[in-house]
Amino acid sequence: MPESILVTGGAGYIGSHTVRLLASQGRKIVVLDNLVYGHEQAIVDESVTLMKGDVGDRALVERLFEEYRFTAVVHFAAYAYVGESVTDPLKYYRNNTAEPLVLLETMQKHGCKVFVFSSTCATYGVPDSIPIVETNPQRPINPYGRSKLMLEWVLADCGHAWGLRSACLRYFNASGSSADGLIGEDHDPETHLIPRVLMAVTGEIEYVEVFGTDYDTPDGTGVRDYIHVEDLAEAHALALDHLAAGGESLKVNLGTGVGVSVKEIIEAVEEITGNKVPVKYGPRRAGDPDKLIADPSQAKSLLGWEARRKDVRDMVRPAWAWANGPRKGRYDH
Ligand SMILES: NC(=O)c1ccc[n+]([C@@H]2O[C@H](COP(=O)([O-])OP(=O)(O)OC[C@H]3O[C@@H](n4cnc5c(N)ncnc54)[C@H](O)[C@@H]3O)[C@@H](O)[C@H]2O)c1
Ligand SMILES: O=c1ccn([C@@H]2O[C@H](COP(=O)(O)OP(=O)(O)O[C@H]3O[C@H](CO)[C@@H](O)[C@H](O)[C@H]3O)[C@@H](O)[C@H]2O)c(=O)[nH]1
Repeated sequence: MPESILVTGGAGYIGSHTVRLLASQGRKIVVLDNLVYGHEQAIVDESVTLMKGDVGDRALVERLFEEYRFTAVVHFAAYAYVGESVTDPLKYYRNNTAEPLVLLETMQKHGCKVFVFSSTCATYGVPDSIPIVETNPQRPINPYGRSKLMLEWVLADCGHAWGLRSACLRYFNASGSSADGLIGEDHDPETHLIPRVLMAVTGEIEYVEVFGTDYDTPDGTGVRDYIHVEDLAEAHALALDHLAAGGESLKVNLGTGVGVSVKEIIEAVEEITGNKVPVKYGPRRAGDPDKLIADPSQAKSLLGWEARRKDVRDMVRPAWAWANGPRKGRYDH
């Protein structure tokens, strides 16, 4: 019998790329997504069942467990706008921390003990040292990061209490899109750097604002570790296999180990698109650390996972193809 996996938030950006990979491996996938930010069209495999609904809807989650007898849950569903989490923290604690408790209670009731969780490098806050290893102190500096860290703690406690085995995958900056251009990144509003730089090229926005030029980095702009969304997807498949085989809970960084500045992203976009990017230099964005770079070696030793693409141009190229593809970077067009 194929594995039966519940993927929450599977109609979103990272979730939809992961769903495609998992379905292509012959796993039965049921997506639970309320479509607040997700897109029905991002589910392209006919074998995948999409259920529109909320992770906190106990009756619906119970019904799904009754019907599909899930062997594992992959949990992407969350809100992820750092700025909004500062002005409306309860929205984040409710959706990212409280609602998943309903899911975990249902898993406990049904004896489902495998959970793969979308955590984030935002749980580290401003790191003491670079590259960031998993034992770096976790001191998030905004409610979004805290809402995610709390769920990491919940998972550890459920592990001790009833044998839940979890993989906390701490993503760095997800980027890129599927190689065939069929699915991609479509957030509304879009706040992420690479799509915004591309929007400045296509004229969808007048210019891209560079948030801060006085950081303690080689060129003064913020440095991040951009990881291809299809590389992230592979890590989920490996984490599921590890846990299904009886492997222990783990917490791993998912990044390339390469730091790229905002200016370098703009240069890569200019090289790939052949267009000058209209840029405006502005002040720092509140709550942005100067640099976040992963040490991804633990993911390699525990899961055998390593980023296939490490050159940021390999992330910008598919994002540009998606922005120019039949959907022009938007599912609803
Ligand atoms: N994008 C990144 O760079 C990044 C980095 C680190 C961590 N993450 C985490 O990865 C996950 C996926 O991120 P993404 O960029 O794909 O975001 P996304 O917004 O594209 O996807 C999240 C999906 O979850 C759904 N959702 C939200 N709350 C829900 C709920 N209560 N019930 C059902 N569905 C719900 C949304 O409709 C959306 O489809 C999130 O948990 C995010 O915090 C993202
Ligand atoms: O218009 C923009 C947008 C971003 N930036 C800068 O670009 C870098 C990357 O920013 P962004 O793409 O917004 O990603 P992050 O703020 O690093 O956050 C993302 O990556 C985190 C992990 O690093 C996740 O937890 C978050 O959910 C996700 O939004 C940062 O230095 C920003 O200051 C700009 O200069 N101008």
